[in-house]
Amino acid sequence: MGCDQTSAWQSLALLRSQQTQDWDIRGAFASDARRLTDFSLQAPHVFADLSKNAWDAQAEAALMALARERRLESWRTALFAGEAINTSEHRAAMHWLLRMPANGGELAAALSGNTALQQPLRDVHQTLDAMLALAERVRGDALITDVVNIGIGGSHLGPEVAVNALEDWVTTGKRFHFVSNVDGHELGHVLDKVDVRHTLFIVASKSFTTAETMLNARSARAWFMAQTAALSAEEQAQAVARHFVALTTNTVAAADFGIHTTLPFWDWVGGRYSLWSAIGLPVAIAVGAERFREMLAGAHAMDAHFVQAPLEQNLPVRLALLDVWYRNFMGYGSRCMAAYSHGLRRLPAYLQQLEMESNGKSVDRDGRPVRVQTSAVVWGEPGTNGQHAFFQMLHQGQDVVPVEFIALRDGGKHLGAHHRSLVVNAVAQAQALLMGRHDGRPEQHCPGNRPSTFLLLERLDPASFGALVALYEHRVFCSGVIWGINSFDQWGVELGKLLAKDLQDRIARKDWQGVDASTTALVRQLLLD
Ligand SMILES: O=P(O)(O)OC[C@H]1O[C@H](O)[C@H](O)[C@@H](O)[C@@H]1O
Repeated sequence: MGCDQTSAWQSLALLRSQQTQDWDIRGAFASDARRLTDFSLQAPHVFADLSKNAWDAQAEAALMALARERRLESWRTALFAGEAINTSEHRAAMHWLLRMPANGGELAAALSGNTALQQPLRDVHQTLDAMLALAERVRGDALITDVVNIGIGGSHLGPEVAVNALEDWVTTGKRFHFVSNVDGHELGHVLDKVDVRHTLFIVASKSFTTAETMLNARSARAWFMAQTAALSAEEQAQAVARHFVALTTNTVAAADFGIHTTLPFWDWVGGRYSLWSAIGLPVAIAVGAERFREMLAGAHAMDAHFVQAPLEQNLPVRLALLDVWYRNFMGYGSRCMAAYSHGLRRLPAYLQQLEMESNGKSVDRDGRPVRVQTSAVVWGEPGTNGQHAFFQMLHQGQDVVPVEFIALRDGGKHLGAHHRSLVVNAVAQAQALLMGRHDGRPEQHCPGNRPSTFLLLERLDPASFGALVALYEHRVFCSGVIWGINSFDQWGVELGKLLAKDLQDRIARKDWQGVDASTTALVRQLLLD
């Protein structure tokens, strides 16, 4: 049954149709003294103020009924039981196991009966220990000054957002470079800057077949060989072994490539959920083993909250239901991420993959069309930069875009005096979206009543960052369950890869039979004539 055929969906549609034009968040505050209390929540490391959103207790109760009718709790149990809920690829989705302490931590009791998890958990810790030991060796190796991560998508965005977010916690002088694009300028500029004797290349690819990563890795290796041409073949092979590491589920392909140090992970780790696996090596090199474990612990605390808190007090669930309310009943097509934190500057890119690759789908788990809208577009820039760019449209444009603010109470170690200005701006923007402006000339008029969520972290430390990312992972899972889609595959990505390969072959054959006129002309202009 599609989500729109549930009785809760019908109730929500009715509720929405009965909401009068003048239903106003400001009015809801005025008439309900408990609004802030009822619509705010402390989850591990993350406080959420949901009160400035366009909903009320009745709407949220109906959304909770929808969650129950869609059997969200059973799906959550299936997720944490390691069932193969990624049905199109016949795989489990056990990223949460990657951050579970060896003794099960806060979820020990909940999962104690599941013996099938014991071996994977042992494997996780064996690899984690090996990964952290390698990270510590690299940290202690003064000869390595530059770490180059070659990977794309989930093998790039997670480590990059984390290394940036935890920059206050970086305790090594090494430089980190992230090469993802197949555009040779990205790799070329990095190679121009590094010294072959002092560089560690990390080839990060779950599949070890992704075209962009493989081409970048081959070019890096060719550069390495050219730079070390004076060595004997044996010495060169030893040098490659010392300076190249692979992070992959495809250890055979990594060995074929000539890489001897490989940290494995498993097919039950989705690429965009892989930050916690060996893919996190650059993060561990940056912040050290202890801090990396703190990041895992923060994520695990959020896992336990997600598993154990009743739906009404469950932050990933409440945020997901708000997403569904906005997408399907209010008709909002996007959400703006406004993290008032330089450290979180890459969070929108990370969330674009996490949310849009997970839930940008049009068929349900059984291959039937989903008859309602699924993933919203996620976009944004860090505050205060966004204020001087697109916030104009958020305040006065004709489309309503819910905004998600993130702010830190403790701003960290740099220029503390700036922090007050930063957070004052965040709060003022949320206030301005809500209250609007009603004096002045017509062009100064801001309608207000524009929704926002405010997430507050004590500070951007490894544990808080881990909890924040796990919060988003579970939120995406919940909305995927409501919509009935498989959040863990990404078949849409395949078509472009197939066609790029086909065009490469056609260029060699000069065969344009059946190719549309525009595509043919573009290939000719770009590559042939
Ligand atoms: O880690 P890899 O196997 O190289 O995959 C890298 C990325 O490319 C794929 O095409 C998917 O769209 C992503 O989900 C994945 O993270």
